[in-house]
Amino acid sequence: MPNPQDQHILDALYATVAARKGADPDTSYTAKLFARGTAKIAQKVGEEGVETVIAALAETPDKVASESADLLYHLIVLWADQGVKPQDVWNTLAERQGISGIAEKAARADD
Ligand SMILES: N=c1c2ncn([C@@H]3O[C@H](COP(=O)(O)OP(=O)(O)OP(=O)(O)O)[C@@H](O)[C@H]3O)c2ncn1[C@@H]1O[C@H](COP(=O)(O)O)[C@@H](O)[C@H]1O
Repeated sequence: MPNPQDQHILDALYATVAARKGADPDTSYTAKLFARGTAKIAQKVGEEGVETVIAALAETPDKVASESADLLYHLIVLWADQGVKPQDVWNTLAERQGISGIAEKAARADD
């Protein structure tokens, strides 16, 4: 079990999730999702995204936090399903650091 102080919690969660590939779907929710396939995993990401939006519009900040945790967990299952490593995402975010979203959009030729 990684020490949360040595590793970002999302990296630790990814390691746990990836290790569930091929595990028993009767004892692991993650293994059950992998067994149900990409379409089901992607659907869950969409559902949890919508639930996060609903929490923001009609519920409490605590509920937004809890729905966000569900969303991040299901997104990480989707990364593992797709062979995307957390570091790939961190690298993309790091490359964008310091670049305004408005300036980036203005620089896009086809938008
Ligand atoms: N972070 C999570 C996590 N967040 C949410 N969930 C589960 O996600 C499910 C979402 O519930 P829903 O009602 O939306 O889903 P559902 O009814 O089962 O699915 P459908 O009806 O949509 O098919 C619940 O069963 C939650 O327990 C999670 N399940 C697991 N984890 C992490 O993954 C680790 C491994 O879990 P297992 O694979 O179950 O061992 C755990 O130790 C946790 O760290």
